[in-house]
Amino acid sequence: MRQSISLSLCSVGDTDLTGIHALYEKTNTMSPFFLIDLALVIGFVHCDRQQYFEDMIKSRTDHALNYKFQEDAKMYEATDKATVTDFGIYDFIVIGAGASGSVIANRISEIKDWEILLLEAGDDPDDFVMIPRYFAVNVLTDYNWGYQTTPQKNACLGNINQKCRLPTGKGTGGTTLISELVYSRGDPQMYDKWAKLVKDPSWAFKNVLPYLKKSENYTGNVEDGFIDEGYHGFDGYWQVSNFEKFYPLSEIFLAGNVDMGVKFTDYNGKEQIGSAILQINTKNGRRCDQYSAFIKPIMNERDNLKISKQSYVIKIEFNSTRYATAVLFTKNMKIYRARVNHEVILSAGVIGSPQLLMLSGIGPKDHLKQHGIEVLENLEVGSTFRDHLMTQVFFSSNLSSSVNHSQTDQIKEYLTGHGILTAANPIDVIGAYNTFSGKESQTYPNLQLSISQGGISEMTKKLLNWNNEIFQELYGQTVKNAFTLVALLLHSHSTGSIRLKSSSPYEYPLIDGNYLSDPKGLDIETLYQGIQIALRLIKTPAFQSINATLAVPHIPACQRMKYLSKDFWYCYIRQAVKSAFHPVGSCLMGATTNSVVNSQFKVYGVKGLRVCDASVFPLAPSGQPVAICAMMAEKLTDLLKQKYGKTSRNCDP
Ligand SMILES: Cc1cc2nc3c(=O)[nH]c(=O)nc-3n(C[C@H](O)[C@H](O)[C@H](O)COP(=O)(O)OP(=O)(O)OC[C@H]3O[C@@H](n4cnc5c(N)ncnc54)[C@H](O)[C@@H]3O)c2cc1C
Repeated sequence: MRQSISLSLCSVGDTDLTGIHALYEKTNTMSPFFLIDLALVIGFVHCDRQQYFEDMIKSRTDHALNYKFQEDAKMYEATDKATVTDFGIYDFIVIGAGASGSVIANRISEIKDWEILLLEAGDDPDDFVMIPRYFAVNVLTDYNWGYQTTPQKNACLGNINQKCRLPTGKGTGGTTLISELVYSRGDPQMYDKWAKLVKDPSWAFKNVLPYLKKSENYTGNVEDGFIDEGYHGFDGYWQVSNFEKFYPLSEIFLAGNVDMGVKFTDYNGKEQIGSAILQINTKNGRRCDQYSAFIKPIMNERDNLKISKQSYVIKIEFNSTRYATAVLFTKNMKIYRARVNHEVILSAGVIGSPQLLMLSGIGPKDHLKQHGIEVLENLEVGSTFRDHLMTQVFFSSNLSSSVNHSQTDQIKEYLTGHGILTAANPIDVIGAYNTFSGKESQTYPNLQLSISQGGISEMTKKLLNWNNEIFQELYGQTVKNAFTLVALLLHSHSTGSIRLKSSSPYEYPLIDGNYLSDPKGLDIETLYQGIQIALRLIKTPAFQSINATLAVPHIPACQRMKYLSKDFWYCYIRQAVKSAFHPVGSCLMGATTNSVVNSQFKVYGVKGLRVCDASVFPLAPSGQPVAICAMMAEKLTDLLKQKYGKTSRNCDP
């Protein structure tokens, strides 16, 4: 017994009182040995935490380099397809415990007389996932579904088979388990545009601001002047903070922007355009993902919330009046049916949600018929996929890396909640710019620029799917004190699609980003403008003080073009561009013929089914998606509480 307890606690090496509580629950007894064991275990864990983390980091990074991405969902396939076991009846069933679903499950389970079922295909995060700095290693694990796009014609040309990776999180917390933790909501005008697109003023900025604030618990020092106080929340579940330390490169980035006449701003405040200190979702130096923020604190406290993990949903069922009545899912190789009283809420993400709708008979009718799926409702599901794209440009400098010190020291600091491991990117600054040449508003950014230290590793090559040739050309060179400027296209105009590969729920769908394909070429031009801003930035006195120098060679794929000409950069972008991993819009919210849900998240043509996740965004946002997902979840749950006559902390003005 003693050995098994020690081992189980060792597995929560970053232990806290929840771990101790779990241990007691596990033993379920206050035996004479319990306290002795507990003392031994606490001592053991305390002494060995350093070693535990060192071993874990080594084994995970080794594993990541040899990791083989999953290519389908056959691991979930039931062995006996004829038998369906009843899983009970619930008031609401939430599908997917990601950035949106976790918040929804938390908020609706506040109503004690509602029974809630939350279904999630993955597992809870472990200690390694909690280390912000290793987010890229997490991508190379089974916390990622492993999706990639179909071969692209205009982008990702330097990738193996011209396929872009599209990492998507699997587990309680969803993609926030592998994200970079940037907290960014998008600017006020974006929401006003959203309200116009969906013909519903409740989406205007002044009306969604209370929901953005409701989730947030900003814990940075307000006195620092980094934020516009009135735009932030201070008592939500979800921690927002700033990285604790400025590295010289951060200072240079901010100073360079000042040199260019770009002012300092709070990009989650009144004005987004400007340079800023990043706001990140960490708590005591640990990842503050949607599981840690919204599920863990309530998990053992709400009897009315049942969370079923490793539960892969394969279909939503409807009765003859087109009402969603049940959800079919597999768990431990068996098929279950969970029935629903009120509503099913689909939050399986930009790829999972359209796939499930189509498998359930809701989608483009010809496409469904082609796969022999009975059509329940003909809707443009999966037809309006959008994404953010990014291009990296490398520079050398004479600023020696002050970020790297020994891993042992990094872990020591991490265990006290400090140091480089507590941020995904410790060069914690960002800029938002407007490169529109026309008369569009100057307060509406179309581009972000971020900076990071160092070059590219074998791990990044694997993560991004680069082919050997481009990897060797671009990154095989030795660059002195390398740093990277990354241009991120916000409002992409290219529209891609998600289509079923077959009628089997165990096949991954076909994802065609159709990147850089917009007929007017606005997307590639914006990325080109982003590179021009980066090149201007390194000419500023701030960057010249570290002798910043472009380190992009004349790559063979672009040899025909004059080096550094506009044609060269266009060619470079098509080779080296990648998804910024912010896909949205595959189940569009709106009131047009290609809309899938209305402004209250209801799927057109059926009853008792809503979709609430990044798939419903009616536009590619001017911020990162998670904060927007949390806001939508807060808005939806208020709406449900009102509809069903429950009291809520109504945020409507
Ligand atoms: C590497 C990376 C870095 C990122 N960095 C940032 C960042 O810094 N800031 C930011 O705001 N955004 C970031 N993002 C994007 C962001 O994480 C996603 O946009 C966001 O999580 C989407 O939320 P969602 O609710 O739509 O879906 P998700 O968070 O993806 O959740 C969907 C959930 O549904 C589950 N699911 C899917 N299908 C099924 C099924 N059939 N049955 C049961 N469960 C299912 C999934 O396992 C998952 O848990 C990043 C993404 C990546 C990949």
